[in-house]
Amino acid sequence: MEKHNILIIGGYDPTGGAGVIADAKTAKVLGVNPLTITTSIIPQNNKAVYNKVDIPKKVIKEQLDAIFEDFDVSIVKTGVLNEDAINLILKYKKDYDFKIVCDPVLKSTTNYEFVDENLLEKHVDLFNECYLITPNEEEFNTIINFIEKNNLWKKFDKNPYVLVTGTNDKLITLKDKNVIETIKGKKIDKEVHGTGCVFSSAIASFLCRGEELIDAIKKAKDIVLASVVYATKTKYGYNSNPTYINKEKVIKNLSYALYLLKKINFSLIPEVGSNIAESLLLPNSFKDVAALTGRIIKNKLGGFYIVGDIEFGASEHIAKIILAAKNYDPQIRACMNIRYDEDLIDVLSEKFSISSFDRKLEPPNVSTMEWGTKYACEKFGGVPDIIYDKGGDGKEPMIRVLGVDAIDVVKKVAEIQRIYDRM
Ligand SMILES: Nc1ncnc2c1ncn2[C@@H]1O[C@H](COP(=O)(O)OP(=O)(O)O)[C@@H](O)[C@H]1O
Ligand SMILES: Cc1ncc(COP(=O)(O)O)c(N)n1
Repeated sequence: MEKHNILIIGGYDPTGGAGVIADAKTAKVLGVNPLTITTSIIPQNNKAVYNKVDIPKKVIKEQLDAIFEDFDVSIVKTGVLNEDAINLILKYKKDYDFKIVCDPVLKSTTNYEFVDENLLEKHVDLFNECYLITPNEEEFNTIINFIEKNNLWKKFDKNPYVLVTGTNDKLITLKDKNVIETIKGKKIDKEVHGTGCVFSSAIASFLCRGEELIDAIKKAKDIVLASVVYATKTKYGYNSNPTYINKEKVIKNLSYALYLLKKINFSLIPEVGSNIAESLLLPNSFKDVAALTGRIIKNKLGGFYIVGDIEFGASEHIAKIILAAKNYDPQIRACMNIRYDEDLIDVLSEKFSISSFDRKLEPPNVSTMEWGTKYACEKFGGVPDIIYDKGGDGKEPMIRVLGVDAIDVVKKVAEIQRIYDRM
């Protein structure tokens, strides 16, 4: 398949949390080839933006000439711009057929103003040539007020799409502003640097891959949510970390986890059999969780069979554990149940974080797994590596191993098996 090229034109953030580096990381994660042109060097971190040094017009032009001489470009995504960059983009727009996705970065999260009134008026010329503009709520209001106050609607002979971003994002068209679609989001309690860049470059990347606009926005929403969940902590904040967890990735992880399981002499199989499950990010129901349709069961030779296929919706039991755990740590997306052994639990506490619940304390009319997982996580103050219970009437005691994905879980199970074998 011919590689899709996206041309990213924006500012350089040395931390890579925003700007052309964040955009390129996003495009790369989405399988699109990121071509990048830097318009300004912006020394900054999660504490502040310290400067903005514009690249000379001649050098911006040389970067554009070099790119268009050698590459076909279907989408241009813009971030922090200056007047020279806008003039050059408008000039190239006349000669080349590319769509523009413009993220109008008026100021940074740390309140550094990137755009004054002169440059904002120049942005209005660019907006008319855009396919999609992605201001956050505050930027949108600033732009509309500026156009109204300076009577600039006469500059628009086109009616670009605008995605007004926030926890929920609203897709409208600039001139008639009727809401075409509202895309709902899940707010994570974190202030992450560069989410606007990641979101707009993810939309641009999905468009570059041929997705329709609304599908591109919905898929990009999952990317930016993941970039927040997996954001890297720094002294003064969090850097966005574009991450793509889709059904294909979950199935691949589970397949490789089962491949690894076969490499160990896994014998800690409960009477009811084991299952292993991994979910999409922030699963809403067991349908967002993949597992074996059958079980991992003991065979007569001390080994085990893996019965069934990997399917989404295949497990309710293990799924309920993951669905409960996500509320304590959204990065925990996988779990596997193995056989309980009292002596083993004592030894495991040297290497693993452990919590438990007692079925005798279970309130009436609750899902045991949901209640038990919540109880154990509350007691632990997060999600431990292991949650066990000693069983109850007709219920086998059980150890449940949790991790960030199925591969992480099987690596923990392998270590538990090694410890058990040495007992
Ligand atoms: N803490 C967060 N939790 C979930 N989504 C977030 C979070 N921060 C930003 N986003 C999403 O990232 C996108 C861009 O964020 P927004 O704050 O609107 O833009 P900007 O970062 O440019 O101010 C929006 O779709 C928003 O929902
Ligand atoms: C080079 C560059 N581009 C974009 C932003 C906006 O990112 P944020 O809104 O997180 O400050 C930035 N700070 N730096």
